[in-house]
Amino acid sequence: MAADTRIETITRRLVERSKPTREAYIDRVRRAAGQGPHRSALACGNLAHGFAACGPSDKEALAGDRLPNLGIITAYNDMLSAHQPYERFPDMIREAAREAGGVAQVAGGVPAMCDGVTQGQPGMELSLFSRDVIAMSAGIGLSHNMFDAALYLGVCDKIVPGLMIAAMTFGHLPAVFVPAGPMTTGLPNDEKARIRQLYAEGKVGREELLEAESKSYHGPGTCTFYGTANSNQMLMEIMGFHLPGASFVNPNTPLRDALTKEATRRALAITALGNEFTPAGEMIDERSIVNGVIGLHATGGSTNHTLHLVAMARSAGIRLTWEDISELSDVVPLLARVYPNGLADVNHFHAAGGMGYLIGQLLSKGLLHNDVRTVYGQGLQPYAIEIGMDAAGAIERRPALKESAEPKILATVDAPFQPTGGLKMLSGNIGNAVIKISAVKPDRHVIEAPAKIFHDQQSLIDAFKAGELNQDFVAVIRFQGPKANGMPELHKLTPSLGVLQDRGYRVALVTDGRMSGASGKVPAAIHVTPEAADGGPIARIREGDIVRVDAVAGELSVLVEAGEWETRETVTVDLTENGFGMGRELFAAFRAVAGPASEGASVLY
Ligand SMILES: O=C(O)[C@H](O)[C@@H](O)[C@H](O)[C@H](O)COP(=O)(O)O
Ligand code: SF4
Repeated sequence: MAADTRIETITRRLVERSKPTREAYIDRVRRAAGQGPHRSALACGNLAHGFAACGPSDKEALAGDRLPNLGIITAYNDMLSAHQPYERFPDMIREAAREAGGVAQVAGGVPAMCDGVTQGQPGMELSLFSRDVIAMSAGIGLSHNMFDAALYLGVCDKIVPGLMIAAMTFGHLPAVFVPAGPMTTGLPNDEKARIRQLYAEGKVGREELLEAESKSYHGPGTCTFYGTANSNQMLMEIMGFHLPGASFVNPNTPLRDALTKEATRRALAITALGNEFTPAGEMIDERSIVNGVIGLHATGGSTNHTLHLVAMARSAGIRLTWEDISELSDVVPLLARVYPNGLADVNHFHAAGGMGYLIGQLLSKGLLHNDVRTVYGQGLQPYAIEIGMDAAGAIERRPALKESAEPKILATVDAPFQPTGGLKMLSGNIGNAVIKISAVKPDRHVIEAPAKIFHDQQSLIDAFKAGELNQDFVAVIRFQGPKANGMPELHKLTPSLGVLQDRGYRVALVTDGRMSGASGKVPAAIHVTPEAADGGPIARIREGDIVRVDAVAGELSVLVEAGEWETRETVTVDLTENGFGMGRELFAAFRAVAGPASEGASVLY
């Protein structure tokens, strides 16, 4: 079935807009791929260094250019529960490669920050920039040019976007993303959030809070809320970088290990040495990117992808905009209720039918492009499956359920939870911003209230604790953009703003910073562009101005007479404080050149 005409129109517009950069990109990819197996381009000395530490059989294989060699880019570390399982993946991959007649080498590691560990801490000011550092670091590994395909091991927030930017930069190589899977279900996310609000009100102590947090985040695997990390898994599957059904299988299970070995074999099968050559830069095109945006809307995915998907697309010469994302939101229904957009977690989502059910539902109404290339072959229909293992322990893919196994978690396209998606663009005299409404109750979709100005999130939390915020207000947290301090997530605001909202006050947030993908119930106009540090109008707002956040009309405005507004002074602040400490001194160049949020807040483009 062809895609819905509204989706086709947006895709065609994206193709037209991208033509100059996309054609130049494809030309580069084809030239690089045309140079044949890459080891043959190396001198003997280069090659000898490249396999010096290998065993005899791998050495023999790598000395020629007949047998495919996989470059593993791994984001393993013990800091992210989601990445800790990767410790054992390289050995598993090397063995599976040898069994399949190929070779695999760790081409390099990349850094990975856990946004949960740095949330509310100085380290969070390095978080967004770490995405581009990850892309650069992966490029360093792949630049050894010993490889016929790449396997990318990464899950969390900035890591998958950084790895995808690398995969597009090395678009002449096939790329398979290898997930590790979610941790098993612990304390429900809404119960964790309730204890946090009690702590914010001083009703429970640190001991009770730590006990709740530890029961929620309790083992290896990705945190189970639907934040940026799990939005990444959804994107990698719906864009065809994962094998069908791979996203949400728990780590350290027979099925997870079987999927990792299958990904290894699949990567070996799609190199230029075989008959299914699938260079990543041609596999991903405008239709794949639009499918990713559709998946984001249908699942209530992370607001961070209004930055990352724009940067990821740009790395393939595709010029995605917030207007595209916002217009697709009007076409795509919300089909999943996973925390913070509901009470379920990703394990419940997977058990209810997961990605296969979601893709099948969307395809059935032409709400996805089916005519796409994936690491699994041609078309997205093969992803409408339910995954398991047969009696012999082999992976088994059965047709996806036609009905949701849990209608409170997964709806049908004929009876969605909301007729439109979760991410909208706002515009007005404060600038452009994005808002996620899938987790906001309808009576909060329009907030008009006096501004209360803060220049960091702790000041708001302190004002809350001092009882100064018991009123309707719009919190304006500014100088939080990429050029100011690296555009941190301000997720620590959620408990205080959540308590005030629960007390019945009409509150909203406006910031040039970010929120976590796990944020949700308080209306927040985020990623305001231009940012305050760039002289954006957000720096003209004064205490008490009436600010309107209107997710229905797509408006973000301050209700000040136009003449006065235009002549207002722009506030400036001394930002030297965030120039040092916890490594921030290493990123001055990034703050100086970072692009606007609407173009991905990247230092690369
Ligand atoms: O965008 C995201 O999904 C968040 O960055 C997430 O990865 C982060 O870890 C949250 O901070 C975790 O939530 P808590 O801070 O509520 O534990
Ligand atoms: S989901 Fe967030 S908190 Fe959990 S491991 Fe990943 S980065 Fe850390």
